[in-house]
Amino acid sequence: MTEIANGASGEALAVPSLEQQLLQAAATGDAEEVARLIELEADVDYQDEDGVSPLMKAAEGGHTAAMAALLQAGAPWNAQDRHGYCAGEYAMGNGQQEAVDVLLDFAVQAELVLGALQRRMQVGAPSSAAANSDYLQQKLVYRGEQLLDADGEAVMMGWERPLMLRHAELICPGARQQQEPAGQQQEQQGEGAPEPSGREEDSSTGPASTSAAEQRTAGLPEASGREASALRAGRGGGHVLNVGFGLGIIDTAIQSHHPARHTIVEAHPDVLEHMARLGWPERPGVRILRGRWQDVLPELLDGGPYDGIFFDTYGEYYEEMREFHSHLPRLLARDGIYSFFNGLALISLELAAKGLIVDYEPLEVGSLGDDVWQGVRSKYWHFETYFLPRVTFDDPLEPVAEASTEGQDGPSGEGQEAGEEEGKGE
Ligand SMILES: C[S@@+](CC[C@H](N)C(=O)[O-])C[C@H]1O[C@@H](n2cnc3c(N)ncnc32)[C@H](O)[C@@H]1O
Repeated sequence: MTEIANGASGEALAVPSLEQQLLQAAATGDAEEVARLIELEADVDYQDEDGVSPLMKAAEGGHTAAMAALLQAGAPWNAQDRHGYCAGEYAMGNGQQEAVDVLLDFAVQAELVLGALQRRMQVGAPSSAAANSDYLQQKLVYRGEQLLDADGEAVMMGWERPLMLRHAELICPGARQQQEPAGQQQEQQGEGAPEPSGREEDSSTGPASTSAAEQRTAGLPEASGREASALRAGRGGGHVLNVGFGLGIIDTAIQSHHPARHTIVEAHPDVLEHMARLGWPERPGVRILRGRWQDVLPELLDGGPYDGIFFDTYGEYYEEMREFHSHLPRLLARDGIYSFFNGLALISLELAAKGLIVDYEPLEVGSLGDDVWQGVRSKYWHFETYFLPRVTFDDPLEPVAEASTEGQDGPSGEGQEAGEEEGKGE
């Protein structure tokens, strides 16, 4: 506020700053006033003492014209208030779906430019499909707890093990049953990476020998009937899907939770060879779909729905991930859980538009020392905390048919829109 003298009384009067006026105009949805204030050079980055921005206020009220004016003027779509909420959450919290869509479109376009730039700079490929095919033709090297591509970029690294163990716990019905009530889980969040649960085995030594319980679960056509319910009562069960084998850390962890069926999609010939050497194809209940997930999609859909799904590929970009998400409503069981390697922030908004909600669980990675990155060309992780996503249907009782139409837009629908790179080593 600026203070000016009141001529009559001599008292000081508070005059709102341009930014405070902008906040007010955005809150009431006065798009003309918003445009006028922007013209007068009001700062569109402004956030009040609580971190609330004009864009958040406009989004909360569903004032899409005011939002458009602010976004065009450069208002950051992903700024957060003091509680960590961004404009998308203001819109969602107030049931303003149109405002969510405006933000989502804007965010995707912004990320698209970024993604395209990075792709050209780092991969030199005209499209991300080409980037993936470039990767798939490279010779890979397994070196201890590292899987490297021909340029020495890390496809997967052992430091991610605690993250993968937790991802597996989250998506496997066998592990979910054993977990504590939600309240207690909340308390544990952020206390560091959880200890491996159940039997652990290393991908370098291959799958462990098959237990009686596992033999009983293996090859079940469906998780149904008396046997399946017995499995669900405490000995694993369910059908779990993992896309991208890499070091096999998550697949090994999934096996430790005794799923009735376990489908793995893997595209790289060297990784498939590695899996064969370790005996994965003979593993009871395990089905390996060889090829890019895009190419084996019909089999993937035929084998579904899945009780748990994990997605973690390499050499792909956000546009591929979005395409995968467009199939999620048909792939994921209504009470299933989906998770993915999380290198992105805007995914919550994208999934919300499909009726899926994302909770993030903080996992402390700590500071990764230089020794972790020795022999790896690019450091692809820079943070001490990993936010592990847990995706479920917002309304599990909603009929499947309605959601399944979402999965049909595929490459010609939203999957065509590009965005930020997917993460590892890219
Ligand atoms: C980062 S690694 C996965 C690591 C795994 N989560 C683990 O725990 O070890 C990515 C894997 O995805 C595979 N991949 C890349 N593109 C793929 C695609 N389009 N379809 C299926 N697999 C793909 C890569 O060959 C690689 O094995």
